[in-house]
Amino acid sequence: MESLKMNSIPERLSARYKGTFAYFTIRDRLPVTLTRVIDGLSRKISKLKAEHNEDVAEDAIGIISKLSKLRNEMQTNKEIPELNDEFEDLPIWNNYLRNADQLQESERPLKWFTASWLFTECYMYRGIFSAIMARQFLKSYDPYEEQKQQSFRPEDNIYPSVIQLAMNAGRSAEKFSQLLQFSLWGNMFDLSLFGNVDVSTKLTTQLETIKSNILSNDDRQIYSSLEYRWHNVPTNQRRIDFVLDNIGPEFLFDLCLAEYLYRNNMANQIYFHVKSIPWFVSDVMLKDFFWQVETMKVAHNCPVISELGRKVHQYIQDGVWQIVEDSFWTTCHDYNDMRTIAPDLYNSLEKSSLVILKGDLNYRKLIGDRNWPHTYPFKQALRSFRPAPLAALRTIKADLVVGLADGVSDELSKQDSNWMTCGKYGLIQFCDSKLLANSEMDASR
Ligand SMILES: O=P(O)(O)OC[C@@]1(O)O[C@H](CO)[C@@H](O)[C@@H]1O
Ligand SMILES: [Mn+2]
Repeated sequence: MESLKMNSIPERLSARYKGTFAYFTIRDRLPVTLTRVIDGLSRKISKLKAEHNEDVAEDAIGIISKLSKLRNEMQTNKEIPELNDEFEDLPIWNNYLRNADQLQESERPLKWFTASWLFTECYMYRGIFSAIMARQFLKSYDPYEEQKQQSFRPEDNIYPSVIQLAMNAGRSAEKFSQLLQFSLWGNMFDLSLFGNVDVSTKLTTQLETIKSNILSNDDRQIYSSLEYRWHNVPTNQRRIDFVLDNIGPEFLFDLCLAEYLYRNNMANQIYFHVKSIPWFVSDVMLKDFFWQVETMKVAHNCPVISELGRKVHQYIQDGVWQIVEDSFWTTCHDYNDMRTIAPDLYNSLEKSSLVILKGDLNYRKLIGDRNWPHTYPFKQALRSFRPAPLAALRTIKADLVVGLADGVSDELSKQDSNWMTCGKYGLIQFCDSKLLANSEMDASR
């Protein structure tokens, strides 16, 4: 990985480079995602026809036709067309398609195997939504809802010990770090990873065994930043924001981290940012947030899950925990663009003591989905996105990363060429400084 000349910005990942995860995603993974959505609709048609719901079945047939066209255009590297629907973010998408500046896209017109991966992958999910929302009867259909709801099983006994930790532990760097780690690994949480453990000691032992897979761990800096605010900032100014990722185990462990912070007065207000449309299959929408909390509340065979569900419900009712939607999170823009594309959102985040961004796609957008040297400093890769202290909790699932110590990336590449896409490694990275001084910010453009 060559070092970066001062102020030069590396280009964005793209499927134009064979052998990259972007290429594999556009060639293989996204067509499979489209096919799964089409198959789900085909099963729906059979059911609708059996129920003599011909009109609704017609809607599903219409969506299938559009998605089949989308899949064919992707697989034959066609020019990506402007969108045509009534959703609020339409101008943002079509402006991007018409005017993507040279810094974002290196050639025009935008095509599936040459445009930036961030744009093409986000466009596919937005294109699926566009085909659905255009219909009369199925406009609110969420093609991933069944999968999302199957990912949360209250009976999985991994949850009680983490919830008890969240509901009982006092303010301590160690307990905070454990809850950060559960929130991190929830991003690639695999129950087979922890098996059917039923005691917290074994669980925290498990955390210890995989802690070395956290390749960059700023947990102590994050805790110190919160401690500083605890001693120096009035209680009513301790807002913490979660930019959520996936429903299921990840979301539950995010709620555990939030409960720990709130109960220990390290936050007096918590904001949860959810997606406005069905996104990257498992991302949490407002309806999914309520579904999982309601499901937790009635998990009577697991009292602690039910207790946490009732607490979260009450916090939302009292307004001390808020769920916010903004369509910026489901555009193709990276976070360096937020100040210009969604200034109100940026201004809101500026009021936060800590913005916790979960998962791989959020990380990609934080660093512009660019091919930075792996040792490039995290805070520099953020460029002008610094509304507040930021923490990224990400299991590495795409072939880009920053902020690693010298030699780490080379060593891991020797061990396993797929180390960046296997989901085994994670990052807890932190940037405390708010907005750069103008001069520095200009330099980072
Ligand atoms: O954001 P998440 O849920 O952690 O992961 C999003 C993801 O599944 O989609 C992209 C590849 O298709 C990658 O960013 C990553 O693998
Ligand atoms: Mn996701």
